[in-house]
Amino acid sequence: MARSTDSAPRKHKVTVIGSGNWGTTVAKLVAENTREHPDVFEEDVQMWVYEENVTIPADSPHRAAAGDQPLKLTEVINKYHENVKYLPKVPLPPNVVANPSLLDAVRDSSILIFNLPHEFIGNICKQIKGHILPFARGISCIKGVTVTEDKVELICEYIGETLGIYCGALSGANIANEIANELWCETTIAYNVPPCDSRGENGESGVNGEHYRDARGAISKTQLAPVPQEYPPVDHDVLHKLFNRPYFTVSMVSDVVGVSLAGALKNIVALACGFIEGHGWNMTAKTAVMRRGMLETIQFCQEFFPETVDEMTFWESAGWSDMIVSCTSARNWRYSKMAVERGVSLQEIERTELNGQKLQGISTTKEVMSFLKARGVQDKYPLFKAVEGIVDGTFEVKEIPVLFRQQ
Ligand SMILES: NC(=O)c1ccc[n+]([C@@H]2O[C@H](COP(=O)([O-])OP(=O)(O)OC[C@H]3O[C@@H](n4cnc5c(N)ncnc54)[C@H](O)[C@@H]3O)[C@@H](O)[C@H]2O)c1
Ligand SMILES: O=P(O)(O)OC[C@H](O)CO
Repeated sequence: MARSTDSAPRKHKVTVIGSGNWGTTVAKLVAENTREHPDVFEEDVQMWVYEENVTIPADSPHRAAAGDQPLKLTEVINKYHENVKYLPKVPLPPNVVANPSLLDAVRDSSILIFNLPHEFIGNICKQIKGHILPFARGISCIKGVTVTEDKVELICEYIGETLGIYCGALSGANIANEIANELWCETTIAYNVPPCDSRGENGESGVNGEHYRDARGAISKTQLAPVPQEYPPVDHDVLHKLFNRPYFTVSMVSDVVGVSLAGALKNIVALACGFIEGHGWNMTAKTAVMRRGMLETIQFCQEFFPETVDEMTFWESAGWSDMIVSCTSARNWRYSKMAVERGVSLQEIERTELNGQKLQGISTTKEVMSFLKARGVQDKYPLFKAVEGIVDGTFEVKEIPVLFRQQ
C-alpha cells in the first residue's frame, strides 16, 4: 500500500556485528564509505565487539601510553583506533565506534552486517531478535552453514528467518589483512531486492507484511516490513556504495545460494590443500585437490539446492578466486599445513597459534559431513569425507590419492 511521502529523509545507520580479523576490516572499509556518502548513511558505524581484556603488544606504538595492564578491547579501539588483538597495526577511521553492548550496537540500525565465526551466529540472533528495526536489512559476510537435524541452511537464510528480515551475502577471495592494508582485490555481494522494497513512481515503498522469495526461490514464511520511503532504498546501488572501495571491487549478483555455499565449502577444500602441502606434496597435488573440491562443491549445490545456483557464480570472486586464495594463502590452509608438519591436531593448532581467531573449516567439515551422513550420501563426496577423517585422526593424508584412484 502506498504511503505519504512528506516525512523527512532518513539516512541508513550501519552496524557491523563482529570485530575479528574480517569483521574489523569490513568495519573499516564501510566506515570510509559512510563518510564519503553522507547523503545515504550516518557517518558513525557501530561495531559490536565481543568484549575481552587485552594487553597492548610490546611493539605497539600505544604501549608507552597504555602500559602493560590489561585493558578492555572496546576502550582500546575507541581510544587508539586500532584493534590491537584481531587487526593489529591497521589504523581505523575514528567513525568506527566499538560497542560491547550488542543491543545498543544494533539499536535503530537499518543495515546490519553480520561478520563473526559462524558458530556464534545462533546466539547472536537469539539475543537481538525483537530488538532490531523491523525493516532492517542484513548482509552476511560469514563463511559457513548451519546444520540442524537433517537440514542445511545458509547463514543468511538462517539470519533472515530468525530475525524476520531479508539478508544477502558477501563472499570473495578476501584475505582480511591484505584488504585492511588496502591491497586490491574483488568480492561478490549476492542480494535479491525484496519486492516490497521496490520503489513506486513517487519513491513509495511496498506493502507491509509482504512475503518474499527466499534464497532458494521459495515463498518465505517471513513477512517483511518494507524499508520506509524516508530511507534510500536498500538496493544494489546502495550496497555498492557501502562496500565498494578503490581497493575492494564489488560485483553485485543475485545468486545468494551459490555465493554462500561456495564461501562455506571452500574452507573444507582449503584444509585438504594444507594437509597435502604439509605432507610434502606441492602445487600439482594441490590443484588436483582444488579441482576435486570444486566439483564436490558444485555437486553439493546441485544436489541440495537444485535450480537455484547459477553456474556463472563459480567464475565470480566468490567462486574459483576464493577457492584458489583459500588453498594457497588463507588461515585454513596455512594452519592445516602446520598441523601436519608438526604432527599435532588442527584443534591444538587453533588453540595455540591463532590468538583467538577461528578456523571455520573445522566446524564446517563436521557440519557438512553430518548432513551428508544423515542422508546416506557421504561416499559421493570423497574429498570432504577424507578431510573429516584427517581432522578426526581416522584417515591419513597419504591416502588421499588412493580415494580418487578407486573412482
Ligand atoms: N579473516 C579473513 O581473512 C576472512 C576473510 C573473509 C571471510 N572471513 C569470514 O569472516 C567470518 C568472521 O571471521 P573473522 O576472521 O572476522 O574472525 P576471527 O577468527 O578473526 O576472530 C574470532 C572472533 O570471534 C569472536 N568471539 C569469540 N568468542 C565469541 C563468542 N562466544 N561470541 C561471539 N563472538 C566471539 C572474537 O571476539 C573475534 O572477534 C568467518 O566466517 C570467516 O570465515 C574471514
Ligand atoms: O583465512 P581463512 O582461511 O578463514 O579464509 C579467509 C577468506 O575466506 C579467504 O577468502
